[in-house]
Amino acid sequence: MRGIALQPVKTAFSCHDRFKIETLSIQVEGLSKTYGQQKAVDQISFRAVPGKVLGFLGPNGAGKSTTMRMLTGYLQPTSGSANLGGFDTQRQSLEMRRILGYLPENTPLYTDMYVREFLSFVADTYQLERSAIKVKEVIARVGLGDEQHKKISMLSKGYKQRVGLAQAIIHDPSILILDEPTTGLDPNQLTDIRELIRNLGKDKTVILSTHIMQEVEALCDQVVIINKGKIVADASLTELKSKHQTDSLEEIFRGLTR
Ligand SMILES: Nc1ncnc2c1ncn2[C@@H]1O[C@H](COP(=O)(O)OP(=O)(O)OP(=O)(O)O)[C@@H](O)[C@H]1O
Repeated sequence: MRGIALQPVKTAFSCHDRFKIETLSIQVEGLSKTYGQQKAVDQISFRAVPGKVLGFLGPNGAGKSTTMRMLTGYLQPTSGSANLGGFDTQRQSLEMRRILGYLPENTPLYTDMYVREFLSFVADTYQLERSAIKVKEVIARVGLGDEQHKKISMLSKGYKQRVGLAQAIIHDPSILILDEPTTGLDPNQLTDIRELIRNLGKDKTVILSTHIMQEVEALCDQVVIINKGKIVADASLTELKSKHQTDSLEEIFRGLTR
């Protein structure tokens, strides 16, 4: 049984594309989270579709991580709903987690485990077939070959981030939610990981949060900007620049979030 009904897609796509969009998109409807008196996330609605990377931006404290935690089923919304790939995040979180990869902010990792051991453990929790091969593949994909026999606690910040990414994609999820995925990476690592995310975004639905506007330019097709819990922009990068008559995303961001 699937969860809440998805709204019809109004664009001219083939039946196959339409099916893919309907089944693999993220749909957020009036989502809110209140902590005490504070509305951390206030009635937000947006949609993310496969084959496009959505940049989820906002100043510190705007509500990005809170939103991502609600989308991934780790936090109960105060009101509203979210549907990931046809699964309601509150009522069908177990089914949803099979198709979802999540990299939380400050990735919590089992730091006493070795890299390969940890990824084998994650593969086992998803009951993956050919898990040893999947572990080997994901290690190569995120560039952890030289670090795979180290304890996670011994890794540099950037390599820990790679382990976080590896655990998010090992089960080949169709939806990826990445909370500041490139934090702590050096310029070389940045290039590699952005390339990886760009490739993942070709057929998956990807939402990523970042404070780096260059990253948005390099990776994102769609941009949602949140400020004090409310959405203040939801458009393609091109539309946003044209509407605000500037090529500077930083300028647009500052104008909308001051
Ligand atoms: N568990 C909590 N209890 C009370 N307030 C919280 C809790 N978690 C978050 N908040 C508050 O909700 C607001 C949104 O926080 P959130 O972490 O979602 O912001 P963010 O956009 O991810 O910020 P940053 O860019 O700094 O990571 C902040 O004011 C924060 O202090």
